[in-house]
Amino acid sequence: MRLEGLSVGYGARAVQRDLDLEIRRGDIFVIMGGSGCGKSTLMRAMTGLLAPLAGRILFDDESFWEASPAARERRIRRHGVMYQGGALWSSMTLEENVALPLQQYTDLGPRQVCELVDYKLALVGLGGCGALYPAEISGGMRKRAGVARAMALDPEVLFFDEPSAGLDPLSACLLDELIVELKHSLGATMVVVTHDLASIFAIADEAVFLDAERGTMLTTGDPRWLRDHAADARVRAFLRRGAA
Ligand SMILES: Nc1ncnc2c1ncn2[C@@H]1O[C@H](COP(=O)(O)OP(=O)(O)OP(=O)(O)O)[C@@H](O)[C@H]1O
Repeated sequence: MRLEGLSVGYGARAVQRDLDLEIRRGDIFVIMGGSGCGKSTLMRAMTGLLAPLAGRILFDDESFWEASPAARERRIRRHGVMYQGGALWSSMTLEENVALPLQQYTDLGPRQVCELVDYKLALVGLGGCGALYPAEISGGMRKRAGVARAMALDPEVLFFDEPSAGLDPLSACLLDELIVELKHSLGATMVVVTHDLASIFAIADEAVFLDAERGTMLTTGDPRWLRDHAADARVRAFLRRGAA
């Protein structure tokens, strides 16, 4: 996946501009930066919710936003997105939530859907919880169920918007472990928006730092390396919680 000269924003206001980077297949790539720097805005452009102001997003050398709406829709089906709160339908059980994309976008029969739903829920550690409603489970479990739904269609790319937001440190850590496990078991590419340092160091193969002040990326690299060696002091300060 590549971003080329990408600017994203709202109306005439670019929140981030001149983004150039490459995300390797099978990597966990983290979009990091302080509050309001534009992480979620960039993710909206990558997931098809917000057209860029300029530049291109390429998946397998195919320009996502220059493709026809039908081609873009086909591409979106090959992606999975886990939104901040899990974004589950509250009136449906966990198994109904995970089954929905399968019923909508595949020709699978009820029995196959059921088997796949059980498998996806087991993968995220929610085996046997399918009959529960989102309100009956913890925040961490809701996020896991959101991951199971995002994985329903066996996506090539999984996007996570602030996966650890609102979780206690232990649940956040378990979710990080799940993300890394899934990377190994599914081989999917993961793009994760977060400003949670513990998560960044636990999961990222590579990361980009978006700066709110300059409105562009300052650097990309392995965050553990950037913490000690980034040329820009703002990146080091962010990764060291303010210590220069
Ligand atoms: N729908 C919108 N319309 C106009 N401006 C918006 C909209 N959504 C976000 N913004 C603005 O765009 C900027 C970037 O917001 P964004 O949510 O992408 O940042 P973020 O890095 O994800 O922040 P956080 O870490 O706090 O979630 C902010 O100044 C925000 O006010």
